[in-house]
Amino acid sequence: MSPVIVEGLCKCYGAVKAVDDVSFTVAQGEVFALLGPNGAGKTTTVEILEGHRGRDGGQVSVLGFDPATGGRAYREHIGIVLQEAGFEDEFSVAELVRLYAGFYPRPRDPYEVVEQVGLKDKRDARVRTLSGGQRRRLDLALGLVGRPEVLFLDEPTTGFDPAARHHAWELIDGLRAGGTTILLTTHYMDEAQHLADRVAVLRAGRLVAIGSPDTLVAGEPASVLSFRLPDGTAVADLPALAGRVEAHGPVVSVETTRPAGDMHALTGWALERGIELTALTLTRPSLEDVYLDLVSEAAS
Ligand SMILES: Nc1ncnc2c1ncn2[C@@H]1O[C@H](COP(=O)(O)OP(=O)(O)OP(=O)(O)O)[C@@H](O)[C@H]1O
Repeated sequence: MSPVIVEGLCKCYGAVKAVDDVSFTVAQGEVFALLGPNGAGKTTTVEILEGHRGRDGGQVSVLGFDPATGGRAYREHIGIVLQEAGFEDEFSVAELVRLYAGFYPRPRDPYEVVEQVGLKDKRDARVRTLSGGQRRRLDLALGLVGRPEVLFLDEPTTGFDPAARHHAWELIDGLRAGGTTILLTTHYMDEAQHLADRVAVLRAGRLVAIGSPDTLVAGEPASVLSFRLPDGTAVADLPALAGRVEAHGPVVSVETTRPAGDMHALTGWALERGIELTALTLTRPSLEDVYLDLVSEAAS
């Protein structure tokens, strides 16, 4: 049985349908990312799964528990990393991680966890003296220390510097390899592309797409050919191309569903004239392109 099953989930705040008939499952050891613009319903969905919020309709099962009624027995099996956890500021990092470890029946070694999140040098520092990114790492340590079977990560790397973000990705990859099921929310499409086995895109409470990042990108037909217009030539001099040609100053981009043919026509044209096409690139759409299309399509 899938560790996370969500069926027809609904939650309203007055007239606002924050979550509107959302269904998905997350498989054992899968990293599943919930994406969507501000206010799309991601946090509400995750908080219902964590047992922190009630629902108005639908079925939810996490590790066989209904989070609404699972209580302490349920919470011992999950780990939660919230966007803004409030801590006791006067504790040291090591004290707080040890304290949290005490809440769980089979905790991980607090010292190892502190080291794993890159806070070894700060283990004796008071929480109030940590930087924003260091606090987020502490959040992560507190989510991990109970050896969770399902880990919820709400925007886990917001505020991280690039090196810390890559370090966190490695950590999450390692947890997945160890069989932890992970449900995360993020606004970083590169993070979703890197980490997630599957993503679900929410907009205004509704699920508008679900699948692996590669599958979602594969559904996007056009590639983009881009190059710098050679000196002394104009867009009108270019050969006939199947794609849509647009010039942004000297940079030309061609959105095309026939990249091989258009590339051939362009390079043949340049070779015949003995000119170079500098900055020539061919790119597939990224998850970010697909995401932006999805949320704007759904808006219209
Ligand atoms: N406690 C609340 N009372 C009333 N409305 C709420 C409450 N919590 C959330 N909402 C509304 O529900 C909708 C979904 O909010 P939610 O926080 O789940 O979005 P989100 O996708 O997590 O957004 P963000 O990316 O900004 O974190 C929004 O319209 C929000 O204003």
